[in-house]
Amino acid sequence: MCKPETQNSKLKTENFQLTMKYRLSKSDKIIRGSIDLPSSKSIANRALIIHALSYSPYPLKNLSSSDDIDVMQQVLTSNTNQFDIGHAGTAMRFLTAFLSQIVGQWVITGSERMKQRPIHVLVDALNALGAKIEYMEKEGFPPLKIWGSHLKGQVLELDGSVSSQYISALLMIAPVIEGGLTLRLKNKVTSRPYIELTLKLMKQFGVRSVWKGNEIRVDEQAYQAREFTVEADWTGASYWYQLAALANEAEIELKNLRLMSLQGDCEIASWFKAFGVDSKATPDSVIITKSADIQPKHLQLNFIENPDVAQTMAVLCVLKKVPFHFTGLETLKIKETDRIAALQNELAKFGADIKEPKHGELQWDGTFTLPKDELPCMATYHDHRMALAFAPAALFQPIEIDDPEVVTKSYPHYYEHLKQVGFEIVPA
Ligand SMILES: O=C(O)C1=C[C@@H](OP(=O)(O)O)[C@@H](O)[C@H](O)C1
Ligand SMILES: C=C(OP(=O)(O)O)C(=O)O
Repeated sequence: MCKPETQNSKLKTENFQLTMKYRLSKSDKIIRGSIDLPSSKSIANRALIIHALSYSPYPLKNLSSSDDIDVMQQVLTSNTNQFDIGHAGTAMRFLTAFLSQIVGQWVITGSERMKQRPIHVLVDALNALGAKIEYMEKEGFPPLKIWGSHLKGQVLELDGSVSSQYISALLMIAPVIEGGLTLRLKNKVTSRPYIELTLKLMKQFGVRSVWKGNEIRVDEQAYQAREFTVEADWTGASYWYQLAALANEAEIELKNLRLMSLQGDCEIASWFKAFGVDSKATPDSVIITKSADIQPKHLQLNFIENPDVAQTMAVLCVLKKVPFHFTGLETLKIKETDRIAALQNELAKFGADIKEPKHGELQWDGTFTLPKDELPCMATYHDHRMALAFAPAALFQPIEIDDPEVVTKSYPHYYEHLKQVGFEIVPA
């Protein structure tokens, strides 16, 4: 196992039970291929909840077999009342709300990291609606004991700055609780496109909502069951955009991806134009090509709406030597790992000293001031996006990835796809 670098002491104390690593390399910088991307876990997990709330007899199509989608399906088809959702944040939050409106006693827990990811904003809201939820270990965090019951809607004030998943979780159950629900969002709302995604999907299943200013209103109403196909994952696509930007030549077909997507991360198609990557829609895919050898002199990006692609862009910038100032990263510390510290630690292995000038910001001046590792071994901190975002670095030099199978959380076939376009990947 490779040890996480020691720049940030918060991560030093974690216990990494890493079992294996992969060595990745590539003999040229040319990428051509057709990639069968996994389906969006955000869409799949919403569709599964809505499907259950509408007692739908119709199939949900193109559900990929990633851990976070699997666990949601297992819980929704289980005949026990105790659930372990592992590392899946959306499943934890969506199921807490879902179970609160089903009469019965439920226990929901997750991985050690899940027990450090806050949930009190959602629990307070559900308790105010008539559920009874208790913390079984630490106040404010999973595991939870839930006494589900008939919930009664009201006007709820909710902090929107911690996680949009609490808001999406409440919105999805809103039409089936007595009197519907009004949410008044306080503070700066994070990950807004994911809330919009929730409302758009609810609409596709027949539920109307109104979002005006900081208030979202959903009346009591019935979902309309229907057949539904999940589109490919734009966050998963970001690693292919990153690869195209890093390559000398690239032409990659990303199957089942839609340029006009429900997912907020489709925004990256415009970001990558500055790196010479063009996107073209076909009826059932997006084809990306490296059309020019260009890159920005400096990159300024705000990730408040797209937190999951922060790692993609940070690794890309360091490899392309593009100085950057990233803002809107406040929520990264409570994701699968503290992604701010993890990025600082791992990018230091390439010689880049990434600063955190303020809470929620990362900055790099484009110079390499730290000693470089000859064969950098990337620690992944139980975070799929660390492995997914660092693997493309193998286009520049051989690298190792620790605990590489973390990618199964959202993208189980990632290494097979990399091999398909010519990466050499061997156990190290
Ligand atoms: O609702 C969703 O599907 C998600 C919302 C975002 O979380 P936050 O709202 O906590 O930022 C995102 O990071 C996560 O991967 C998926
Ligand atoms: C933050 C993420 O997931 P979740 O919150 O669902 O665990 C992610 O996939 O980057």
